[in-house]
Amino acid sequence: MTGPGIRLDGSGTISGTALFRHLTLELVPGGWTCLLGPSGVGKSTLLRLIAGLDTGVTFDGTITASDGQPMAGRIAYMQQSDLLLPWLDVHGNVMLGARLRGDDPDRARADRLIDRLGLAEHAHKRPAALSGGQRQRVALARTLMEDHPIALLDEPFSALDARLRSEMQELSSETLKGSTVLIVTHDPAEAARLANRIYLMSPAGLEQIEPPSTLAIRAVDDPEMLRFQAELLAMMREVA
Ligand SMILES: Nc1ncnc2c1ncn2[C@@H]1O[C@H](COP(=O)(O)OP(=O)(O)OP(=O)(O)O)[C@@H](O)[C@H]1O
Repeated sequence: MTGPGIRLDGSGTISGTALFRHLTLELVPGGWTCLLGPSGVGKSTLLRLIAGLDTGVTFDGTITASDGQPMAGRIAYMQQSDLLLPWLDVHGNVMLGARLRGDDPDRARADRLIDRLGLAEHAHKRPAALSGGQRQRVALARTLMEDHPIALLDEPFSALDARLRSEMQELSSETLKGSTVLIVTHDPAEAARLANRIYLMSPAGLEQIEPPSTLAIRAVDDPEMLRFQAELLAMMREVA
């Protein structure tokens, strides 16, 4: 199953002041769209608008899925802070979505994910006993558990070291195959590896940037990808 294309078209104001003027963001159906830009420009706000969550922003516009179906109930959302429940262990947090919906959680899938995210030996620990990177991987596992056609990921790998980050990118790409993914990242190397489409957000709006021509997910030593990430960093420095 391929996730739908998603189109956000409109402008946003906070207390009467423009956060972003009219812009159009189009997510690749069944692919990865990366959103980069300076801190505070409004990236998380766009993600939360698509997720249908509170933002503090008055949005004037439309958000639509290409299949014409409502998005509610079809989105897995991972926000910047991990939002783990402190009284549940890793296992309980990973299965939280099903529990909240009153469904029977798929324990075997949770075990597989916990194992593949390198958390098996921590499965019975509570969040207070985990490092920042471990907590982020629990939040990632909880998001990947959802198996929805749309995934919105707000800096999902930011607390991970380089080795883990590259492995989690690969695992996420594999697990979310066919889903429509929007990822907010500050890392040009991450966008260069994962993106089917790239937007650079600045106070002037959204600029679409052509990703490398090689197929995502790109190898960590893909020469075109490596060249591209340097170019993207230069563009990010220019808009900051
Ligand atoms: N609930 C809110 N009420 C009022 N202002 C808000 C609210 N949420 C965010 N903002 C403001 O909106 C602007 C955009 O915030 P947002 O979190 O979308 O930025 P961002 O590009 O994701 O930043 P970062 O890269 O630092 O996470 C910021 O100036 C922020 O202070």
